[in-house]
Amino acid sequence: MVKVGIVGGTGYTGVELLRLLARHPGVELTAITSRGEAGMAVSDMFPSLRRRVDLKFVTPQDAALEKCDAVFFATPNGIAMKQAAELVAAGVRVIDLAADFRIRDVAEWQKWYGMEHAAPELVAEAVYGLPEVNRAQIRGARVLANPGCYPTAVQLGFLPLVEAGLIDTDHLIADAKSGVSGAGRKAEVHTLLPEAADSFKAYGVPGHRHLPEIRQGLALAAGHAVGLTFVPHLTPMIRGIHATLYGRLKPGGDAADLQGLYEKRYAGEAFVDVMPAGSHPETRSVRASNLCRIAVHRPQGGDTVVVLSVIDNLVKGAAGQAVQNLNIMFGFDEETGLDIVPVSP
Ligand SMILES: NC(=O)C1=CN([C@@H]2O[C@H](COP(=O)(O)OP(=O)(O)OC[C@H]3O[C@@H](n4cnc5c(N)ncnc54)[C@H](OP(=O)(O)O)[C@@H]3O)[C@@H](O)[C@H]2O)C=CC1
Ligand SMILES: CC(=O)N[C@@H](CCC(=O)OP(=O)(O)O)C(=O)O
Repeated sequence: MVKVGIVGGTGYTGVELLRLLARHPGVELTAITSRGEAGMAVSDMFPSLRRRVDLKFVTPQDAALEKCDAVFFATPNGIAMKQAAELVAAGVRVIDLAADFRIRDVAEWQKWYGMEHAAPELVAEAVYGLPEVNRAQIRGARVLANPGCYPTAVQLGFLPLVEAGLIDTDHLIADAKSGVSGAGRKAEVHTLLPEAADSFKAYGVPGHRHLPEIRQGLALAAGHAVGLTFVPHLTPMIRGIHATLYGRLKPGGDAADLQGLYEKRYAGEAFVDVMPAGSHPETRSVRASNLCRIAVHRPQGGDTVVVLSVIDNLVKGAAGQAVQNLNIMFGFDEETGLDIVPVSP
């Protein structure tokens, strides 16, 4: 059994990790932390986990994390980077759901995240955990940077076109909408029910911290820098990301079989479902599952390609992808613990 600890167990991604790991046959949950709720039974805070998780929250100091085989950080940005080196030295493999190890260029990370990086040497060795791109490197990772929610939906949607060199990569557009759980469980005015319900807004238009992460991934796929306009929106739903992606075919690209390209690129991927031509995937169709469903369109047969990509932000966009990465790192079948039928309605 792989001994697993979770730092930050009271947040939305923390409880989602618990939900998934509670039914994972190869994992023993040994510690789950909260500074604010130490001593409380997990099932008292989350009754959904009664008779599934029989642990109490402990402080990070009392968690004996160095005795784990793997530790997930489901904490705000800037926490894992301070503790990862010590854990790695103790032989523990670190999976960070936050952004501390996602951006290779430390100066760029510091600019977007507004703090000094505490472990730049670990950024260099960390592996970006998008399995559909980096599966081989993930196997040996000691520090795993789990991708952001928007970056997962946007990269999976654009990758086949960018890798094939079919679209103009100077002017990519990603118009993405997220459910409110994407903002986490902490109390904030903009996520109160009367503020977020029955309304719809864009945010972060001048620049969102997921922009450099998406650009980095697509540039690696293209083999050169890419230009991207990324506009996130807050929608009055709880879970889900819907990304509408726009690209312009290069001259001569209109002969390409885009449906075939997507089907071939993701053939054999358990968690990417290329929908039949003409589909309009809904966030509901992936709710609570680790799936990304994608549809590719060429409206009126013109030279603009529109890709629709949907995920559950808490699962393929966070905890589910983290468990998928754990499975790869520890040699489990990739679907272990993740073979979940989406919840509908
Ligand atoms: N929500 C989402 O859809 C996604 C979130 N993420 C990322 O995952 C991470 C967690 O997100 P989410 O679950 O939404 O966040 P929440 O705000 O809901 O939860 C944060 C958790 O971290 C703990 N925590 C906070 N500060 C510290 C600290 N200094 N040391 C140890 N523990 C701490 C909190 O518990 P306590 O204060 O009691 O210790 C709490 O359990 C974030 O980095 C987020 O950006 C990534 C992809 C998607
Ligand atoms: C709706 C909402 O607020 N979403 C968050 C992004 C989700 C997240 O937690 O970001 P990481 O993937 O980088 O960890 C935001 O825009 O800040």
